[in-house]
Amino acid sequence: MTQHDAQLEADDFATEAIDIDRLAAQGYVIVSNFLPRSQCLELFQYAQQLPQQAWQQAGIGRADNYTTNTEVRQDKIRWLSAQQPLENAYLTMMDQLRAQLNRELFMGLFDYECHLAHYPPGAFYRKHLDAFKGRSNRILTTVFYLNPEWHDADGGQLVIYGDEGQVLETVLPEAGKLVVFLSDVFIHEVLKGTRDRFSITGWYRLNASIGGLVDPTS
Ligand SMILES: O=C(O)CCC(=O)C(=O)O
Ligand SMILES: [Fe+2]
Repeated sequence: MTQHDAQLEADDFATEAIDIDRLAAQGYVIVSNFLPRSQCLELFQYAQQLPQQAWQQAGIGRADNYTTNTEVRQDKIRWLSAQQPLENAYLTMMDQLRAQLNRELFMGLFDYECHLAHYPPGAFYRKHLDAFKGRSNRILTTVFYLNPEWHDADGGQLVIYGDEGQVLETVLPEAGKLVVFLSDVFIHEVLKGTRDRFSITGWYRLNASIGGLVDPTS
């Protein structure tokens, strides 16, 4: 075993469980080491090597209101699918978290959708809510970061605001970190960054399928 492998193994033990009580009390929670280092690295390398055509320009709004407005967001996304083994591993794990949230918080979360996001240097995502009260089936947002190294000077922080516009959290997008928050409560934004920034953003949803039509996703 090389020293590098030993380091990876050692780091692999340092994962943290999500603090469900804190999530219930404050509406959001940040976990520093949600996944083992080796798994983060695998996802990071996978995202980095995806060809251009594997990504699409991210849009805003849903269904009829769907537009790609690069004044608002400039990231590129790729929806995860169960067909791809690495993507499926992430989906499976987030489904286990869904079951835990339902068990412990009685949230009645029905499913989970998520996409990889790539913010090239200079990209941002202006202040927004991920869901509007009573109008969306997105209940909980999860953001998981993949870059192994990230510093303040790199920008690209996630800023989460309180109901009076005050800054609640400024989050460095570092590998292993998971942020979970109520989708229709917390206004947030991604500041302009100077480096390629990779993450997986997802939403736990209630069942909003009507007449056999599955709710379209943005
Ligand atoms: O990447 C982040 O830090 C947040 C992304 C986000 O707000 C979104 O995709 O809705
Ligand atoms: Fe968002």
